[in-house]
Amino acid sequence: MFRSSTNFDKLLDKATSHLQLEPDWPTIMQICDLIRQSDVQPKGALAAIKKKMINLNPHVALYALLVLESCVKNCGTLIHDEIATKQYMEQLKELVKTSPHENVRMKILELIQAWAHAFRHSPKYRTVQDTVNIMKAEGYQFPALKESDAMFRADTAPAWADGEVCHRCRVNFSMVQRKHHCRACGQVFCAQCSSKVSTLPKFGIEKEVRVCEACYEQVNKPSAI
Ligand SMILES: O=P(O)(O)O[C@@H]1[C@H](O)[C@H](OP(=O)(O)O)[C@@H](O)[C@H](O)[C@H]1O
Ligand SMILES: [Zn+2]
Ligand SMILES: [Zn+2]
Repeated sequence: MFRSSTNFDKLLDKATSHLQLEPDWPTIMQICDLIRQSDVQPKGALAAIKKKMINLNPHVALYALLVLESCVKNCGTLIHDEIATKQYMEQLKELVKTSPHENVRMKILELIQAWAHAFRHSPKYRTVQDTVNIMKAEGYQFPALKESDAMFRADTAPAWADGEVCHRCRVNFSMVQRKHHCRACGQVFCAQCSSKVSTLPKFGIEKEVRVCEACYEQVNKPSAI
């Protein structure tokens, strides 16, 4: 886990380097993959990205906002649960108030507005729309909404369920019978019921990860001719 977060930091430094003349999309997508594969925790990733967003160099700050935008578009609820909070919205609002760079301020307003639109049917992410409404009432001028900016990929790995028994064979977990999670369905299993591994291309997971018996069959069944 530690190695991956060092790798994450290296990729983030590269993607937000002030030497970049244009967005380094391959590196940005690698960053998203690390988050989607749970190689790096969303909270830690967002904290590192925020450090770059407050960088006084506008290029670094803007590239950091592109990384943030891509993470929200590609990492699903792992990231949505972290940014659609009062605390995170307050941080963004503070940055709009304090950033000396007009293009950084406008990019943040564009993102908050796009997320509010994308989350418009998700009551649990209501705080984003509330933030837009409050900021508009306080006189902030938001850019015109581009619907295309508010489209997210739906295919991200499911959040992990918890449980005291194996989802497949119902054995009780204990000090010796350890819990394991299938990355494809997110359910909790004993070692015997989740001993297989598989790539999960539909979730952008290219490395082999632990999956349960049922998901292994599902993912690896010969596709109908
Ligand atoms: O071995 P433990 O110390 O109990 O920790 C478990 C492992 O980290 C499992 O990882 P894995 O699914 O990759 O095995 C994870 O799925 C469980 O939720 C954890 O409880
Ligand atoms: Zn089992
Ligand atoms: Zn499964």
